Amino acid sequence: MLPNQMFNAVLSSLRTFDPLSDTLDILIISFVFYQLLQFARKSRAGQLVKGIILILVFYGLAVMLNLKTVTWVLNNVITIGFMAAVVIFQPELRRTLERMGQSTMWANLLVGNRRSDPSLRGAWQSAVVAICDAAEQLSDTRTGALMVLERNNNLDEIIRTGTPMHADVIPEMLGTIFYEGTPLHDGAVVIRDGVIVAAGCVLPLSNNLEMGKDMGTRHRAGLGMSENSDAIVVIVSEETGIISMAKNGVLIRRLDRQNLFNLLQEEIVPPAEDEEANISPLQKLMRKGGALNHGKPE
Ligand SMILES: Nc1ncnc2c1ncn2[C@@H]1O[C@H](COP(=O)(O)OP(=O)(O)OP(=O)(O)O)[C@@H](O)[C@H]1O
Repeated sequence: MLPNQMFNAVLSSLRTFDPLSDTLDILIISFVFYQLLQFARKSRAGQLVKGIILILVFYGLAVMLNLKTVTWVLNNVITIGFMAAVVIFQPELRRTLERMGQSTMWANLLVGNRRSDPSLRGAWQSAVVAICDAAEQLSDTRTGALMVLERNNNLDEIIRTGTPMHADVIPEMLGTIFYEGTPLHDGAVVIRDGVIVAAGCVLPLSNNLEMGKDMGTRHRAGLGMSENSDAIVVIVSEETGIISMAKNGVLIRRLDRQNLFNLLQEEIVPPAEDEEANISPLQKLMRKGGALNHGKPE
């Protein structure tokens, strides 16, 4: 296509631009692409995406240069490759779809992000201090522990596998729960809005083959939980006393109290009162619409 033809094509699409439907069209496609990129970044698909882009570039070149056999081969590679990718990435795709189906994701879009709710700041601040104190003490005494800190994804399914409770997060409470011999020491504690809501919970195990042999099922469960939700998981190893944190399927190991505190402060504690940070994208859009309407002459 010649430059002036391209220019004319752009100009004619701009002339037929419908502000409402075309803006919605662009927003939906941007959202889908953003989700796909996030999926590629967080999963093993990162390298695959680079490969796909390379094949598409070759394909484009082959079409432009009218290379019939290369185009035919690449056509088949793309079709078979698409089916192979669906099979290879079936666990990741299933998890992504499951997460999309979780009601909290849509609730966040409509009513705002619980993670940045300033009314929970105080509760989470003291909970984080207690979690760090407890992790240090449990590490010193080589007591295994698994603590799941709920964020936006609702963990009711996980909570149902354990014993429901309603207890303040204090080091003594966590120390008692994980003390070997107590009925609740097996499994994970779930902390929601800075409160312990369940103990003895069963978490999904990670299939990650790259996990070190020195890590037992406790770490596999913690990592699995972080792969299946946006929760933050704090793990204390019974064998070595090492404190770790799992987030988005990544395990950060050998944390001391201060490192853990800094990470949790950043990940869990909502920012100080800031109305803008707490409103949903839809609410922001509606506010903008309202502001525009106010600006219009009657
Ligand atoms: N699916 C799971 N969900 C929740 N907790 C689990 C799960 N699987 C194992 N655990 C916890 O892990 C404990 C056993 O883990 P395991 O003996 O493999 O770890 P370990 O040898 O203590 O090593 P480490 O603590 O270093 O991972 C169990 O007692 C239980 O508390």
